[in-house]
Amino acid sequence: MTTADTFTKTPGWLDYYDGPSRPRFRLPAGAVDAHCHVFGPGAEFPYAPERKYTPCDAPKEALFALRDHLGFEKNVIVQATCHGTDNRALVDALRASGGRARGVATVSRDVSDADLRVMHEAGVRGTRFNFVKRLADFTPREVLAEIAARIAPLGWHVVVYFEAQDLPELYDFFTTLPTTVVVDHMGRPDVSKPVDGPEFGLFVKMMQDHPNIWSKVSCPERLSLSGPPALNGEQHAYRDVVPFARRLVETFPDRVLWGTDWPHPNLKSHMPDDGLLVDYIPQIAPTAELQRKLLVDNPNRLYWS
Ligand SMILES: O=C(O)c1cc(C(=O)O)oc(=O)c1
Repeated sequence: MTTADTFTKTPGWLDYYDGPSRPRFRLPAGAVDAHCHVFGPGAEFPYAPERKYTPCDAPKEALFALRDHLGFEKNVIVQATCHGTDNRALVDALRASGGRARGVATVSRDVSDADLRVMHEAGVRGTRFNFVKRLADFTPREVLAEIAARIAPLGWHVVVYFEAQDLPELYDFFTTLPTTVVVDHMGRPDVSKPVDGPEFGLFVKMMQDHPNIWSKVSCPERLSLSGPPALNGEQHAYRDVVPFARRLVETFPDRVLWGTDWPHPNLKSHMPDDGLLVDYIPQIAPTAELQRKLLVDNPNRLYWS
């Protein structure tokens, strides 16, 4: 191709929040934003033909500026579905980070050992399996199992993204994976249901019975039904999500991670102020010790040791 690709954003696309506030909550030294993405830029790293949405560009420079503004030391950059299995934008960001970012890639079954090694050198430490139907096409379980077996010897883990109503059907697959398994966004609970009810209960039981399963307690802005949104200085945003995240942080303090989810793909109602999202953290991790585990110890153990 001789000219750079140009892309038109999905209609109604919300760009990331411009000019986020500086958090009131002081992050502990060494804090990691353990779930964020880079998008393109499309002219340099084209979006995948099989993508389900076309985002705004959200390049590494903007991510690193946000990291510094919010007070994080490091990032874990997760391959976004709009880049499919083309991990070039991710690897480019990891290389540019000076060791301050690790990554989670998405690979197909025909990835070569040489490709895996190159990604590992750049800082990739996991692969992501996506079961959210609006984001990714179906991949047979045996293909995913084969990929998991390929990446396990590298010491990588598997990140899974799914919705709570699909957990019963996915339970046996997740609980027989040979690696650490990290669940994105608490398995997307329906927060109108009780935190002690059977749906979230199944998720808690899965973590209880399987010490290799971790959860990100991220994305209240996606899960909240009643808000209030992290906008206009709101210090107690997304109150309906707090009991779910707090339950996981207090029950499994050594197996939880937190991330901004910047640049927040596919949000429809509003785009949160990332500074106020950081101010959400003490609602779900109320003590200094829980905060240190969530933000410093756990991500460093999983991604930098
Ligand atoms: O809920 C989503 O739309 C979403 C999408 C992606 C992605 O496209 O990779 O990642 C996320 O963490 C969340």
